[in-house]
Amino acid sequence: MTKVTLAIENISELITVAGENAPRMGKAQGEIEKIKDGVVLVSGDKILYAGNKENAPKYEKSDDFVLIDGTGKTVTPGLIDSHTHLVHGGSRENELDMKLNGVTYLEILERGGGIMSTLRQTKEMSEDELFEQAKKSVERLISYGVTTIEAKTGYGIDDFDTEMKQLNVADRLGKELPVEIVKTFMAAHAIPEKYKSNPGEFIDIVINDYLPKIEADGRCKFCDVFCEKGVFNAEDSKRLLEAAKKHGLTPKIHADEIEEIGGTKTAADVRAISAEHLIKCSEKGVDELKEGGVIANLLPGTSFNMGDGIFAPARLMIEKGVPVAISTDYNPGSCPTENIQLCMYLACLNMKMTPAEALVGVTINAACAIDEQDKKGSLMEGKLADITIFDAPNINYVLYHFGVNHTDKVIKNGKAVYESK
Ligand SMILES: N=CN[C@@H](CCC(=O)O)C(=O)O
Ligand SMILES: [Zn+2]
Repeated sequence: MTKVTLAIENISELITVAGENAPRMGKAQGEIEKIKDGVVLVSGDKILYAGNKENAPKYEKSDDFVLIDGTGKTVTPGLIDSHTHLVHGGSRENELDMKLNGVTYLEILERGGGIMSTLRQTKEMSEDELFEQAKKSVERLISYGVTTIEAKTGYGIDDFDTEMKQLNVADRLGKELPVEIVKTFMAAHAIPEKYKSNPGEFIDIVINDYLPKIEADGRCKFCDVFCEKGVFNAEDSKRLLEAAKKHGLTPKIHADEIEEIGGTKTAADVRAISAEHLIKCSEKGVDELKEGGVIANLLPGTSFNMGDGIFAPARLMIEKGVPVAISTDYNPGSCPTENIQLCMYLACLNMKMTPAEALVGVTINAACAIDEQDKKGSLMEGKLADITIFDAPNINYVLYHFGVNHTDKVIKNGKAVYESK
């Protein structure tokens, strides 16, 4: 008999998100079973059983067996933050006054602030300093219930050494902290000064010089691009993402964040795994995502922090059968927060998603957005034992009582890695 190393019993609300290892779309995005008096059994780093008490198998305990009482608790798959700009230097609180005075995100960028300011700060910091800064964010993300983080480069752009520095830090974070970091190459995050009048020339450099190096390096799984007015157009974004595929990277795209300039069509054309932001996505854009089988990775914390009250059309996406993932977009500019529970609540409040849809957005759909669905995103036999335990009787309570951290414990690969004080 397989020995159980960890058991969670008497769970008030267990949400396994069990089902196919595929994106949930349409009605299925919100159809999750809520089990009362649930049980989760773990053996080593894998789930042995997650379900109701009646069907739970009798088990033998390992010598180091741990029992957790789930009374009054909600238990879900470990949350997955599938879009962050985790590794960066410094911060940008100096932009708050400008923003409050009506200076827009793109205007700040045009003035040499915004992403350009983080580029300078990231270049100046050593790998160790960047590690110490990002470590705090990872610890915060874990405390909010996150067990896997996608992290993008993109604060080096034409300074390839800084891109690599970000990658090294992301890699080290995954090795030294109890979290998995999935890496995305995003040198095409802003136009370098010397290519201002010809961004396509920079894209050529990324294609011909950087992508072969990134492929040889082997640590990035995805390639992303900021397809936006004043940044990279749809044509250059498409060229880059097509080339990235030839180098073994799966395409992702920041699209329709500020203006709709054809990012969703590009996403569909290149068969991107996900398109990010989509704040200004039109009905045509939603149709393109659907046709292309693209996951909409929505970032409501960013909309909230932009302060203009405009959010991605999540309801239309769900109605039209586009799977929706939710992420923090944690970065020093447009969304400086690691609070994924707040982002889930904003998805409910401002995009009219149900708590169940939001939970699917940070579990199985987020796992699909980073191609980790075979091992993560639901609590099912054989999957990794990545589990979040909330000190709340049900998931609706977690979101309703907003702005505070409800995490009680986080289990990563079968081991408790966070416990609230
Ligand atoms: N919009 C592009 N990139 C980030 C913001 C990066 C920054 O402002 O530093 C985003 O996804 O929101
Ligand atoms: Zn982003």
